[in-house]
Amino acid sequence: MSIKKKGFNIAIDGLSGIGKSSIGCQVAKRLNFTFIDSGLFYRYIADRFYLDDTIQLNEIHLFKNEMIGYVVVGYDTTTKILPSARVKLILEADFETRVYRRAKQLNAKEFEAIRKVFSDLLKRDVDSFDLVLEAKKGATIINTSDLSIEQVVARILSRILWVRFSDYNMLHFIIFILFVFVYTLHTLFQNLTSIFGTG
Ligand SMILES: Nc1ncnc2c1ncn2[C@@H]1O[C@H](COP(=O)(O)OP(=O)(O)OP(=O)(O)O)[C@@H](O)[C@H]1O
Ligand SMILES: Nc1ccn([C@@H]2O[C@H](COP(=O)(O)O)[C@@H](O)[C@H]2O)c(=O)n1
Repeated sequence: MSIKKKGFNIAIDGLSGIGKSSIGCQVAKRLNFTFIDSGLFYRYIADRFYLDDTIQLNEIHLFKNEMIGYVVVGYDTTTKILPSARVKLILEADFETRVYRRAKQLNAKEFEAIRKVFSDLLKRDVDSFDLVLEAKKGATIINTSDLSIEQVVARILSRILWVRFSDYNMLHFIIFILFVFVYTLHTLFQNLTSIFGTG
């Protein structure tokens, strides 16, 4: 069963340093999907232009163009960039866990370096807190505080399988109901014909 052929996209959102890129990338690899880190576009654009509404809208338009088989990570992915994603996920973890992971990622060991990681994350949380809060309303939340990257990936893959399984069974259910409906009509028609038969 190919998930890709059936038009299936995955959107992953969450606060800074939560693991969107590392986890999204692994999930895409496992499914043989295309991985897009929307943050990369923003960083690239922000380096060159003033990030105004026009640029954001163009980018969003680009993402909405009939995408199939994508894992897109970043802010607003579940709400604005890929609102039609079949699987929408929000990753979350304790603030201390994120500071620890980011410090490890940046190899920050000195007090000053860790303080900077702390204050950067705090600032970015303040900037994006409302967006992520809004996104949480329509997505599946996975708390990763006590999970390794592999465990989070496994959890996401099983969620995807479950959604795929439900879609598949829903289709069969609808076909079954249609079949029962047609069969009942057919039987009713036969009974009526035998009662009020032409002979
Ligand atoms: N469940 C986890 N367990 C341990 N480490 C993790 C876990 N998830 C992510 N990490 C580590 O946390 C660090 C930050 O992850 P990552 O860069 O993927 O976050 P992000 O959400 O994409 O960040 P940003 O929003 O700033 O782009 C990385 O070093 C990653 O390996
Ligand atoms: N979908 C997105 C992604 C990013 N941004 C903004 O770009 C900054 C860098 O993003 P990272 O995910 O690489 O940290 C981020 O702070 C956002 O301001 C965005 O608006 N929408």
